[in-house]
Amino acid sequence: MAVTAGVVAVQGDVSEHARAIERAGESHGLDTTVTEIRTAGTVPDCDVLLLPGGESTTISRLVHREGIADELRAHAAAGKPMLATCAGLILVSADSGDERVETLDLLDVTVERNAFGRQRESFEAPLSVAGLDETFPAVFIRAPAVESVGSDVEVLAAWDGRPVAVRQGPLVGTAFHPELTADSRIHDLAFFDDDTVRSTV
Ligand SMILES: NC(=O)CC[C@H](N)C(=O)O
Repeated sequence: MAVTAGVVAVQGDVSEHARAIERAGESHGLDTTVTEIRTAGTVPDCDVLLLPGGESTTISRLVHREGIADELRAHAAAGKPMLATCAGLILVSADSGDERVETLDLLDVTVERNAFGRQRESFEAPLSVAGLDETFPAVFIRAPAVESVGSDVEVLAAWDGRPVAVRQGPLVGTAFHPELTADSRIHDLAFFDDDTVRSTV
């Protein structure tokens, strides 16, 4: 089966995510093509979507300016899988506590940007994640924390008592960067199931 995965690439380096998606797809015997999204028109062709980390104020400004924001909303409304990491999680949240980030309100959580404190702005932690047998090596880089979750949101992992991986229907959000190790289990968990694209409808 052929799968088209889109990685929103308006800012930052997205190649690690592309490799992780390809690895996860291969483990299911799927022929996955990754396409980088910088302008409107590509998202409707994508079976799964990834919103990467970066600078959420910049990504927010660009996805709205380029007309990608509405396409992301339509993808989510169609029940297609989406993984939003770090700044991506901030973007899909209901509220980031920062008026410079126009959130998409796809995930019923509020977040706090840069929540883990200056002395620990970047760190790696062995994270227990619901659905994974062994801990995941989670890399946090000036990471947000989830402050509150709505009743439809499942907390998949927490660190320091705060949710750092959540799921709501087709959407998985992580405060950490799952693409920075060779471990593609988070991409796998978000996108694939039973050797096909995860279905939530
Ligand atoms: N690694 C990241 O994506 C950091 C997110 C960044 N601190 C922000 O608030 O946008």
